[in-house]
Amino acid sequence: MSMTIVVTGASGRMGSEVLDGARERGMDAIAVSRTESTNADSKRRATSGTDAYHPDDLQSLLSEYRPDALVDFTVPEASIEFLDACVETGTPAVVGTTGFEAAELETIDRTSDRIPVLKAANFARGIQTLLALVRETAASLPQYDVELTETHHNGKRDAPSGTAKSLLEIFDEERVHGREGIQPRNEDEIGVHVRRAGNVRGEHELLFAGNDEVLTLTHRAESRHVFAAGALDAAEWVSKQKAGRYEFREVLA
Ligand SMILES: NC(=O)C1=CN([C@@H]2O[C@H](COP(=O)(O)OP(=O)(O)OC[C@H]3O[C@@H](n4cnc5c(N)ncnc54)[C@H](OP(=O)(O)O)[C@@H]3O)[C@@H](O)[C@H]2O)C=CC1
Ligand SMILES: O=C(O)C1=N[C@H](C(=O)O)C[C@H](O)C1
Repeated sequence: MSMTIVVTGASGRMGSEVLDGARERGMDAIAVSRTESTNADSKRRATSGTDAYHPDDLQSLLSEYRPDALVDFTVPEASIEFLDACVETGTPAVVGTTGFEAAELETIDRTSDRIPVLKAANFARGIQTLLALVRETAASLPQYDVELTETHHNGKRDAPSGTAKSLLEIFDEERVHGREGIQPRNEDEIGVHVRRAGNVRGEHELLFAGNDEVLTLTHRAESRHVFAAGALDAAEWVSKQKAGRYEFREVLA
């Protein structure tokens, strides 16, 4: 039997991509949006003739349709509200939203005591490999200076990106966000550089320099399809799990 998913933030760059991807997989995808979808085509096709539902109706929608999972790409405050509705209805959740504060992350952890929650800052498969390569490189070149640069489209709200934060967790060094004026580099710092321009889908680069050599590790997403495909893989996987907090790498294992 085909899966049913609910997609919040359905009018967004990611939400509309997830709706399209779900339909391509033959899933029944129900759109949730505060605004009329900007992507009329995907809304019409993905919701089998019905319009997008308003987030205020989410809990009753989840109770009525009993979807296999909810997929959320919105903003932190909305994600937290949507997770409440998932808890109330026992709906597994995939959270792609980034930019959560520490207290919100704790709330998500508590939520996962009640329902399966898979949260990932980046659903591109290559990012899992980048994380592994960065861990390995940091361990084998401990004396090298490290600088991280991320580039995204001009509509992105949070900075640094959620992916950059995941990469930074690998390092103990103090983070220095950009530099200005007289600011010589300390041995124990990692420079973090954020660029916002055009419609860049998402690029993350780690530069390691020392010993008269430079090593760079770069991941570049070339379309949002890659994120949507990973999120849908995650939805299929999480719908079969018991309550708990899960990582995207578990889906790929
Ligand atoms: N994990 C991953 O692989 C990826 C994560 N992201 C993350 O996903 C999130 C969304 O990105 P993107 O799609 O580009 O953003 P958009 O701004 O294009 O879309 C976000 C959507 O969220 C909804 N929304 C915004 N504010 C609220 C609110 N206060 N209450 C309820 N709904 C709200 C809106 O949809 P509507 O009007 O329909 O309600 C909006 O269209 C970001 O945090 C981004 O970093 C992005 C790409 C990949
Ligand atoms: O907002 C985006 O677009 C993206 N956000 C994610 C992040 O913050 O890491 C993932 C991806 O880079 C695209």
